Amino acid sequence: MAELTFWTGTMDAGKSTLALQTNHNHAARGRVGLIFTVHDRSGGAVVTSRLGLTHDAIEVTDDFDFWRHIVDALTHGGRVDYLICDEAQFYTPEQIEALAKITDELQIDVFCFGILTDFRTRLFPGAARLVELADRTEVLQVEALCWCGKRATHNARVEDGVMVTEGDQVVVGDTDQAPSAVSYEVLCRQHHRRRLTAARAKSVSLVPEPLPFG
Ligand SMILES: Nc1ncnc2c1ncn2[C@@H]1O[C@H](COP(=O)(O)OP(=O)(O)O)[C@@H](O)[C@H]1O
Ligand SMILES: Cc1cn([C@H]2C[C@H](O)[C@@H](COP(=O)(O)O)O2)c(=O)[nH]c1=O
Repeated sequence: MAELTFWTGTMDAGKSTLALQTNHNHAARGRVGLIFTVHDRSGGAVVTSRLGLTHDAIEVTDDFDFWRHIVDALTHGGRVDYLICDEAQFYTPEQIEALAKITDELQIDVFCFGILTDFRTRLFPGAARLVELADRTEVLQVEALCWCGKRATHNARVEDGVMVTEGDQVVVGDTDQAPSAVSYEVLCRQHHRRRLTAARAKSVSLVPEPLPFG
């Protein structure tokens, strides 16, 4: 029986790496797969892992029709055994429903990879639909860490050095330290709640203790 699986974790947890490893392992056994993504950090139709692996992909625009694409491929004599779907949080709920239909009706394994919640700690619509429909939702075992050392569970958006909790849900960006207007940082829940990023924690710890009078 084919399965719809959702692999999730914070940003920088290794999802794209796992997506490319999954593709490699299945392709190495002679299975034929298609790779999809949208809004990759590279700006192109490519799945990119921070470990350096990359693979061309089919871009999933909002009006992309998964069912039609796969049925067209099959009716033109193509073979499709599995789909790799990266950045699946950005897919529309209708696209996730089409992936479930492809799993059930065409017996094609669908492996989805994506973050669960946005910078406001709210579920992405695509991720919510995946949790509702997937045969399995798996959290990546590799732990991304908050600056305090605890497991990072939340994604913070940082604009010009300041953590923000308002703005558009979708803003493509990275977790690296390179200076850019918008970046992301993974935090534990407590430090996300307190808006205590690594930079802010450092600056607070550098403030001398107040003297115990007046
Ligand atoms: N220089 C490095 N050496 C070893 N591992 C690294 C290095 N850079 C990144 N990684 C690993 O890659 C992970 C990020 O992988 P990636 O697939 O890009 O994440 P995601 O798709 O979840 O955002 C990091 O959590 C870390 O484990
Ligand atoms: C939290 C959050 C993230 N994004 C964007 C930023 C990145 O481009 C992707 C996540 O990529 P990754 O491979 O998991 O690192 O999502 C966003 O648009 N909005 C958000 O709230």
